Amino acid sequence: MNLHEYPDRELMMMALADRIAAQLGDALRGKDRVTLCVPGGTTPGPVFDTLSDVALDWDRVTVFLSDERWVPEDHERSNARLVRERLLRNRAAAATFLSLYADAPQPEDVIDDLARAIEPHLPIDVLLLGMGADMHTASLFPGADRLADALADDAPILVPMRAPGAPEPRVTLSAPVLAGAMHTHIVITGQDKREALERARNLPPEEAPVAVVLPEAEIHWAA
Ligand SMILES: O=C(O)[C@H](O)[C@@H](O)[C@H](O)[C@H](O)COP(=O)(O)O
Repeated sequence: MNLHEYPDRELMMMALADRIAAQLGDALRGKDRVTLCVPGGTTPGPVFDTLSDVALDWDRVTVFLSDERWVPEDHERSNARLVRERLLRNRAAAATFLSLYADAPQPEDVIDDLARAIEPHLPIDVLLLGMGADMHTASLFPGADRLADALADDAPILVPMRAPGAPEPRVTLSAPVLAGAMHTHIVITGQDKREALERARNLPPEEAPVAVVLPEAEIHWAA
């Protein structure tokens, strides 16, 4: 396991933002457009703050989320809202954001259109993920209704997901899309997630979905 341990969270968030920026910069030297995929949730805000001020050709960067909660973008639980408020500002305001939410009652109503918008931007150049203490990543939750579909080798790009631990329907990138990223980082804090990560190493993805990205990922941890 490729684990980076940091003395504190602040240092970790800054070092991780630098690493992501360097990988985006390298990718931008090799092609016209690059893709950055980021998580929502409570952990990545400080990474976004630093990243938003980095000097990069942001107008050649496409940003989308690993997963979205099915709530309007002005909702306090919207991951798009987090990304707009914390990442797509300062220099990074020039990036193109592809939302995984559209104004429809259910994700199933629009999921094909959302996937069609993402497809030209795959594979992901730099992928940042979070992880829950239940070993979910993106919205690949243990016990979720369509987890098996999202883990399949021939899974579609996006899968609607409902899970006991998630208060609203979700849309998530599928396992093959996440596993196909060129560079993958997982950012976690706290002892409970560190222990969950250790457990996930020896469990199948059906029980520990984060296992689908562990072999390739750099893991960043601070207490
Ligand atoms: O919408 C979401 O919740 C995320 O994208 C999700 O996969 C997140 O990364 C983990 O749940 C960790 O969340 P925290 O960082 O809040 O613990």
